[in-house]
Amino acid sequence: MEKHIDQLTKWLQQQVEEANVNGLVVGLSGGIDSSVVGYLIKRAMPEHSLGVIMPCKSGDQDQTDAQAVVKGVELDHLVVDLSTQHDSLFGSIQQGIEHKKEWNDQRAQLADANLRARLRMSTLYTVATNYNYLVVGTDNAAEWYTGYFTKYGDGGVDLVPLLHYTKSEVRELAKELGVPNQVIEKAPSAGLWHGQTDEEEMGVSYDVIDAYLKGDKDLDEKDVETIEKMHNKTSHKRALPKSPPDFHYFTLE
Ligand SMILES: Nc1ncnc2c1ncn2[C@@H]1O[C@H](COP(=O)(O)OP(=O)(O)OC[C@H]2O[C@@H]([n+]3cccc(C(=O)O)c3)[C@H](O)[C@@H]2O)[C@@H](O)[C@H]1O
Ligand SMILES: Nc1ncnc2c1ncn2[C@@H]1O[C@H](COP(=O)(O)OP(=O)(O)OP(=O)(O)O)[C@@H](O)[C@H]1O
Ligand SMILES: [Mg+2]
Repeated sequence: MEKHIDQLTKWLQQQVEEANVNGLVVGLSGGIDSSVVGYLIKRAMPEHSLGVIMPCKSGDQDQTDAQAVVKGVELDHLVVDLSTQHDSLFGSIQQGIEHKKEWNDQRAQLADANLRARLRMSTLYTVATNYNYLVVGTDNAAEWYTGYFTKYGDGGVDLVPLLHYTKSEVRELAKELGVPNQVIEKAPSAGLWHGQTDEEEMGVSYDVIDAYLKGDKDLDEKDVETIEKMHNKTSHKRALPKSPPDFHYFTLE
């Protein structure tokens, strides 16, 4: 893993140079993916790297873990609490829709969760503009393939260094980098609602997704179906927005 850490560090430095910016910023959740990215950006840009901790009605443990990361790697950091802003914005949106009697209770939890991810994205870009930094994403190969991220939320970033690493490889990177054990050992969670875990929501474990990505042919048929269904349903998240053909020259039948 030392080679991968070296290469990732060089690659991040190259991106900063090519983009002609001053440094790199990441949102730190206290989870393993963002912690690994935090350690990597500190290596790449020791004097110009920043972690932003953004609680949004989050559990205390997440902040404790994120603080352990910034302390462990001596990463410059900010804390921006989004709880009040989320309550206020979500409340106004809900009120507007309820007024039209079109509020969908069954979709509310997902809408609430995705707004948290998009408020974090807006915060990171505001910070990035201030410092002239790039926003570094944390998606790994399993999340990217299954589309397990919020479009233009945690998926709205400039760089995705962990794109080719499975969740178990991210764990190896974390150990090599010295990420605190409490972070490595906890269950992956988007933390978007109380008690949420990635594996429970997806209905398939990261070990199985990793095995699928590595080409394992002996997987349970149902798991393969779940993974492929998620992949197909989320192809739009991995592409640019669709545009029509140029109707100056084309006509639809
Ligand atoms: N075919 C299509 N072509 C173009 N656009 C399409 C589309 N189908 C939906 N869409 C659009 O995409 C939207 C749905 O996508 P999106 O808004 O992303 O929402 P969605 O995929 O429904 O939800 C995000 C999922 O990612 C999970 N997540 C989020 C954030 C962080 C993490 C984590 O691991 O930490 C996990 C979250 O728990 C949830 O399961 C629709 O509202 C629609 O606007
Ligand atoms: N409370 C938070 N503060 C700052 N950033 C956050 C917070 N919650 C989520 N994020 C951002 O959203 C990203 C997506 O979350 P995700 O849960 O996939 O990653 P993780 O928490 O780092 O790792 P894990 O998947 O193991 O929980 C995080 O990596 C982080 O950049
Ligand atoms: Mg998480």
